[in-house]
Amino acid sequence: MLGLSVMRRLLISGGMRGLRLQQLLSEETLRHLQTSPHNTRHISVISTVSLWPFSSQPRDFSQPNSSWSPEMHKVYDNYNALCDTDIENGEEKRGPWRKLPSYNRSIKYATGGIHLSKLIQAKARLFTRNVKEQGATFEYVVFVNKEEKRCVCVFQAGRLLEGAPGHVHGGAIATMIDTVTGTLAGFLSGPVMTANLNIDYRNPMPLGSVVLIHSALDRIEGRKTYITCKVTSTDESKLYTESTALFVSISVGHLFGSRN
Ligand SMILES: CCCCCCCC/C=C\CCCCCCCC(=O)SCCNC(=O)CCNC(=O)[C@H](O)C(C)(C)COP(=O)(O)OP(=O)(O)OC[C@H]1O[C@@H](n2cnc3c(N)ncnc32)[C@H](O)[C@@H]1OP(=O)(O)O
Repeated sequence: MLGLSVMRRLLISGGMRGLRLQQLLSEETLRHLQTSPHNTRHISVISTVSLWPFSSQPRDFSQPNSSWSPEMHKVYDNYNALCDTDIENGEEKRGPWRKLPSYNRSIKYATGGIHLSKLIQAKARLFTRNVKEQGATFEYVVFVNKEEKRCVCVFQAGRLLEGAPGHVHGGAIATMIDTVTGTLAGFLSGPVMTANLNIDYRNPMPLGSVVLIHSALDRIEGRKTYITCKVTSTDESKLYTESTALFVSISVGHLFGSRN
């Protein structure tokens, strides 16, 4: 959602950084960045500053780490295998599943963010990736299926997410639902913001649980993208939450105070 003008510049200039971005963004988002008239007025501003003052190889938090339980590893491996490339009749064939990378700064999806520094503190971090201790809070990986317009997130809830004794805080669950539904909406519709999020909590989720967050497109009506979401146990026998979310497409200007 952030730094779209900066992203556009990277896309125009191409190269390794652009490739990293293209791995993350859907064709819809890329098309928006490349064509939106809202983005053009920012280009001249950033063209005069040096880009990428931070690491050019930001850490991808969607990689397995030692805090992951055997169950987390197993489910991750299952979905990761669906992302493999098959060879059929000597031709490489990619399946519909992709693993999305995840960083701890929104601006790491784009560039150094000098242009955004008045809006976003240099110390800003993505909410779900702001605790350094592995496994303490949100451990998750999102896999997206473009053809079926849906995604699945494997989520392991850490001990610092406690709400009711021994169980995951409802706000932490809402955060993950917002993140996963928002990721899918952004993937399908380009830059969006959450307008409405409605959650029914059906069963308490024990701390340390590994769960699946299944998210799917319901419909798109003009600027509105409606997403449904269910959180289940990994064998899908237990239902933790059911939810719906509405995302509204925005222009970059929306984040800078102007309306569409
Ligand atoms: C390029 C991609 C880059 C990717 C990389 C970036 C890094 C990402 C990293 C990691 C991914 C993690 C992903 C996280 C995701 C989290 C997302 C959030 O949490 S966003 C924060 C919380 N949300 C807000 O703060 C919004 C605050 N609200 C607003 O700004 C506005 O109200 C907004 C944009 C929602 C709508 O405002 P208007 O002025 O643009 O549009 P109007 O005309 O009001 O509404 C448009 C249509 O939507 C309906 N609408 C609006 N709000 C509604 C509501 N609450 N309920 C029902 N309908 C609503 C309206 O009735 C209207 O419908 P009709 O076109 O007339 O049919």
